[in-house]
Amino acid sequence: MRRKPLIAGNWKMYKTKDDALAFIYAVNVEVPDKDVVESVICAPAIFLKDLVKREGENLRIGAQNMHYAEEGAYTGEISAAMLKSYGVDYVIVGHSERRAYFNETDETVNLKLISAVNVDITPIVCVGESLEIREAGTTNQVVKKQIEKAYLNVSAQDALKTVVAYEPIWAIGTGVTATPEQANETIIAIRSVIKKLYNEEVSEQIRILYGGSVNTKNVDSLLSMSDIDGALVGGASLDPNSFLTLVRAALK
Ligand SMILES: O=C[C@H](O)COP(=O)(O)O
Repeated sequence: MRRKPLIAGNWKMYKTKDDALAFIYAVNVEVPDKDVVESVICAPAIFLKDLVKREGENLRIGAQNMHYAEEGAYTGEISAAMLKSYGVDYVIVGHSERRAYFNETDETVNLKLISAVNVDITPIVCVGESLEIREAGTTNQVVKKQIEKAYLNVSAQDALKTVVAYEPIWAIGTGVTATPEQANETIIAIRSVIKKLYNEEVSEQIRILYGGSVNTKNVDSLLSMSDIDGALVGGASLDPNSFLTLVRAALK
């Protein structure tokens, strides 16, 4: 069964308001039918309201982070319910930059996943290994642990409402992409962990993206692999034409 592809741009901490709006106006009418390919832009929180207001029929807006609590005294934080109340449909959780610089842990990833699904926001759950781990040959064990911890106390029904992104840390922003075979192999390993945690239906239906130096030149070969259902893209999602090339690649 072919899963619906998803291309998500992660703008990280780039663009100003005018750049963000110009991007949306440029891509809105050009993105493919959302029933065929899901096209998502995960923008800095301050842009979300303006972008959701202007998103076209086929483009969806996501956040790059959220707090796991329903509400509370957490100065500077944003809850899943707040995102939902502004029409945000996706949220990235557990990105390696948040794990490295903002104390994101497997435990908070798990709580955020649960909190997002509870308000009907699709979490894009990031996992991936460092270069050291890849070289030590323990990638599958490390990623297995990340998945098991992220999905702790999550029902099969709720797991199906999530998307996984496999992002090897050594490939993020470095221009060094995992080969399609490497990416596919680890994604197949992730699917088998999910099958053990749940069942074959979940492991066959859940979408797993690849992320790490995806660009207009390597996207076709990555998306041609059996188990890669789309991409989480940083740098190459910043330019409207580049983003459109990536989402169109998912149509092939
Ligand atoms: O979330 C996106 C990833 O961090 C990949 O970023 P990149 O495409 O710039 O390597």
